[in-house]
Amino acid sequence: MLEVRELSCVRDERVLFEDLSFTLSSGDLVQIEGPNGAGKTTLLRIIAGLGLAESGNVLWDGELVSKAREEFYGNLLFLGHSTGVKREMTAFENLAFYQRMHGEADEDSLWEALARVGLAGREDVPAAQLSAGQNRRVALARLWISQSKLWILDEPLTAIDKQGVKVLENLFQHHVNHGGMVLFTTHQDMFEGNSKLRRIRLGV
Ligand SMILES: Nc1ncnc2c1ncn2[C@@H]1O[C@H](COP(=O)(O)OP(=O)(O)OP(=O)(O)O)[C@@H](O)[C@H]1O
Repeated sequence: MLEVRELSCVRDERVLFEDLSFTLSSGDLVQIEGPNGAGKTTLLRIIAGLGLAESGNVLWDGELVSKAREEFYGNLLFLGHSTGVKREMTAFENLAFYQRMHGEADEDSLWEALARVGLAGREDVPAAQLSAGQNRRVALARLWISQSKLWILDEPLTAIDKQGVKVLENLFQHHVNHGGMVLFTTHQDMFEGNSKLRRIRLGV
């Protein structure tokens, strides 16, 4: 379980959020929403340990994340604005590189993941020669091979077309149905009318 406890954050002398508390348990699908500059990215980065809050804590299974780093990072897939896709490497090499760092090598799963994100036939193209949306798809392919329970995804739909959004909705749903948790931001419509989605609004 992820527990955000009384987090407060100030940037540029502006309070982005104060005493913010919420939890994510297995099966939870949570969207952080709010206007540009509300603090969504800042919040996700703090939770992932990439930024500092003025006060408050983030806990994983009851332990401070700062003290349970191995358990937390072993269960976390974080995808931010900057995806870490290497331009000089092909789509396949990028995903293989990610897999080598995070788990057992399994080539078949890489081909399958790239096909799932619509990159079949483009696997051997260097990322530099792929479109913005295809580059984002290379990064998103990680979700198909991920063994992490908690997905924290900042604007995963950037540059993704309507068909891709549907595919991701199904994937998120599948992940939470199998005990995972997804915490994400998006400015696009996603999970419209889906009662499973919980929204937390910043900047109100
Ligand atoms: N490192 C930083 N130093 C100073 N100010 C920062 C820093 N990072 C973010 N900010 C400020 O914090 C505010 C929130 O930024 P953030 O990127 O979290 O917003 P957001 O809700 O994700 O916005 P968007 O919808 O545009 O992506 C902005 O006003 C931004 O200028």
